[in-house]
Amino acid sequence: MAKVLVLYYSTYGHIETMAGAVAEGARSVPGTEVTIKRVPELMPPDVAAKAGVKLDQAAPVANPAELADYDAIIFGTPTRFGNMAAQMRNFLDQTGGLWAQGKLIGKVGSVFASSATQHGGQESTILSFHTTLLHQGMVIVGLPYSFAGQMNMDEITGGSPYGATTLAKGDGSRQPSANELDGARFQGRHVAEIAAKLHG
Ligand SMILES: Cc1cc2nc3c(=O)[nH]c(=O)nc-3n(C[C@H](O)[C@H](O)[C@H](O)COP(=O)(O)O)c2cc1C
Repeated sequence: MAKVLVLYYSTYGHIETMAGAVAEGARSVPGTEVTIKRVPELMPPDVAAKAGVKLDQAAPVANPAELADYDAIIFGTPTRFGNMAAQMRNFLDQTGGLWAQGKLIGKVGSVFASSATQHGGQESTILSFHTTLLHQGMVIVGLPYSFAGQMNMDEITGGSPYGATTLAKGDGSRQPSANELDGARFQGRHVAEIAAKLHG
């Protein structure tokens, strides 16, 4: 049985919603055990509350050591100036011990992201995230073009061969679209299928 962790950070809930769809896709592969967790918020609670951070997120908080317990980890992060959020970076920077012991080598790693705008850096966020996964020896999986929705030119939509994405709009008012959630489900299923082949 392959064990898949969906590990995310989300300030306003867009990536939280995408994480749910990724997990749904992974669960659709028979014999897959799927866990959703998030990384700790770093903003002090009073600052977070003033900033409108979505504090009521059901996913439990992960600890870095537990990454060793999974066969595949699908990471989700909002874009921050074209890179991953500091909360996710901080969490990953606590995985030096795992790196030293080679604990993540050969595990499947995959990334999904969210940005305010279409060209605001969601692809660079995913690709720069991959660097860390490669240092950990992970086998990177993206969102293949067999997910036809990423060829959709009839509407504004996220989704790239590097991973599923959503667009939140500058004020955060846009929610993940049906096509973007389909991409997230596809990525979850795809990762779970590969994890089953490698580790099942
Ligand atoms: C400090 C900061 C930097 C950001 N940088 C970018 C950026 O470079 N490009 C972009 O399109 N959106 C940027 N955003 C918007 C976030 O990516 C957006 O709020 C996020 O994708 C929403 O996802 P969430 O609800 O899961 O947090 C930034 C937001 C903050 C707070």
